[in-house]
Amino acid sequence: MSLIEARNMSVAYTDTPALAAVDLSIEPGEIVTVIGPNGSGKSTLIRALLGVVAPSGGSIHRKPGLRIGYVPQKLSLDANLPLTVRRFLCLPRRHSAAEIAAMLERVGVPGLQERQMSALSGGQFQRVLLARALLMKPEILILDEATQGLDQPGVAAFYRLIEAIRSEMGCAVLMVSHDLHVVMRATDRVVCLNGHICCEGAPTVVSEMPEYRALFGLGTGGALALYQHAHDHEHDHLGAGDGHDHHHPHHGAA
Ligand SMILES: Nc1ncnc2c1ncn2[C@@H]1O[C@H](COP(=O)(O)OP(=O)(O)OP(=O)(O)O)[C@@H](O)[C@H]1O
Repeated sequence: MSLIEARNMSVAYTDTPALAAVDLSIEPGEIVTVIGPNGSGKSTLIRALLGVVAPSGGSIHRKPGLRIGYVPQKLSLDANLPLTVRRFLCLPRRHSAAEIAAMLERVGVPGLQERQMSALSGGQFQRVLLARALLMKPEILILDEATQGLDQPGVAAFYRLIEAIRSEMGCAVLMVSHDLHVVMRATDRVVCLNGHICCEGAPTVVSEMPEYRALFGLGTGGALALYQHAHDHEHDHLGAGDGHDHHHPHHGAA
């Protein structure tokens, strides 16, 4: 049985749908990565799957009682709010000191229990958010661009950790990412989004698909063109050399 299944789902905040005709199911234990340009509906898809926004069309089913661990893109905490890591990890549910210690160790930040949340580095903060999600013993872990603000080695290490955790805990993982070149290796299935699902499949298969190349593969060999690409729904002009002569500034990765 699928953990979550969307059928012909659309989501609209205004007259123009942010997402249309989405068919997607997440199976136990698989790692699914959602990629797409800015504004392509990635966060909207996550919100719909989490049940935070209702679909305006189609349907969405979650396995009854599904335990979801959610790692947000960011979380703003007032720097003056006294809140230790230990207390943060006990929201909304209490966990034993031993459980907390073990989980902090597992996500690579041992011994931070009594540290103030406001004193953590970006990388430590992300790992504490991950620890909090994992303490829910999720059947599915959902991450929305969870590596924003981390440097390149930090991003790679974070995905290696996610992969290891999936193997240990057997949870499914659904993540939104811009870090394509890193994610490609750590994912079972890629879903390419641009208001609708343009293409999906195993990373090696998807990376050869014309729809994928039209969105991500030009000029820089993929991954780096994400932020620069126009939101173009016509995928049939590949190779014609038109429409893709806009700038592709390098995006930090080698
Ligand atoms: N609360 C909202 N009200 C109205 N429109 C919204 C709202 N949230 C998102 N949108 C619109 O829906 C579309 C999809 O947005 P969404 O945030 O899902 O895209 P995204 O792929 O996650 O973008 P990014 O990569 O920039 O995070 C965009 O056109 C956006 O402007």
